Amino acid sequence: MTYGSAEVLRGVDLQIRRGEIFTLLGPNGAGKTTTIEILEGFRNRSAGEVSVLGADPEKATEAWRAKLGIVLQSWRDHGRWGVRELLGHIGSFYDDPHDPDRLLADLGLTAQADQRVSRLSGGQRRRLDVALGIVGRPELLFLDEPTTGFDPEARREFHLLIERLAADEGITVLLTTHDLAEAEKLAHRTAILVGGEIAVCGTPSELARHVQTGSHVRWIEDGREKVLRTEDPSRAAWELHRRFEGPVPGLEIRRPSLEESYLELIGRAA
Ligand SMILES: Nc1ncnc2c1ncn2[C@@H]1O[C@H](COP(=O)(O)OP(=O)(O)OP(=O)(O)O)[C@@H](O)[C@H]1O
Repeated sequence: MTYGSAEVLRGVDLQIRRGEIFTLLGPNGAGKTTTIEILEGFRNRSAGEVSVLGADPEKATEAWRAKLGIVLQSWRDHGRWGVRELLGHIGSFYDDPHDPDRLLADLGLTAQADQRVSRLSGGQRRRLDVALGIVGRPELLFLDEPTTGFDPEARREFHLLIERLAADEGITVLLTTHDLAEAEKLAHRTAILVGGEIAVCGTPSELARHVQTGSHVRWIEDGREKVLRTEDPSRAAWELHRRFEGPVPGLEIRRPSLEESYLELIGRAA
C-alpha cells in the first residue's frame, strides 16, 4: 500500500477465521489503521487482494456493509445526543438491531442511558462506541485502538466484554493495539506489524516463542556494564569465566520478558 510515493504496507498476508479475536499489534505508524481501513472498505489499496466476508471491500454493497461493526480511533462527536437516543437512531439503519436498553445494560451503561454523550467519561464513551459498533448485530467487528486512555478497571471490563461478544454472539473481532499485554490477554491470534510488514503472527504462546529468542548475559568489565544476547548463555558464561580466569564481576543471565523482547523486536525493525 502506498500513500503517494511512500510505501506503508508491504506484502501483508493475513487470514482471519470466523469467530476469532485477532489483534494487530504494532508501534505508532506501523500501518495498523491503514490495514483495517482497507479491510473496512474505507481506503482503496494500491495493490494486492483482499476478501472480507467473501467480498472485496472496494466493491462493497450496502448488504455487506451492514454485516460490519466499526469502532473508529477518533470519536465522531455526537455530544448533544442522549446515549439511548443515539443508539436507537443508529440501530434504526439496520434490519434487526439490538434493543438499546438491553445493549446498554450489557455494556454497563444503564445509568447513563438518558445522559448526553458529551457528559460521558472516556471509558464510558468507548463503551458506547462499542455499543454503536455492535447495535446492528455485525458478523465482524473492527476496533481501532479501543482501550487507549482506559484505566486498568475499564480495560479489564472491556476485555471481558469483547470475550463475551466473541463467545456468545460468535462475532469475529479484529482489534488494533499498541499494548502487547492486551494482545496476549485477549487475542486468539496476533500479528505484530512493524514498518508495514508482519514481523510475527501466531497464538500468544507462538508469539512468545518467536519473539523471546535468546538470553541476556550481563557483566562488568573496565568499570562498564556489558550485555551479550545469546542462544547459549551457559557457553557465554563459561567463556567469560575462562577469560576472567575466575569469577566474572557482576555476572547475570536473564531471559528477557516478552515485553522487553517485543520492544527489542520493534526497535530492531524500525
Ligand atoms: N492519509 C495519509 N497520507 C499519507 N500518509 C499516511 C496517511 N495515513 C497514514 N499515513 C502514513 O502511513 C503510515 C502508517 O500509518 P497508520 O495510521 O496506518 O499507522 P498505525 O499503525 O495505525 O499508527 P498509530 O498506532 O499511530 O495509529 C505512517 O507512516 C503514516 O504517517
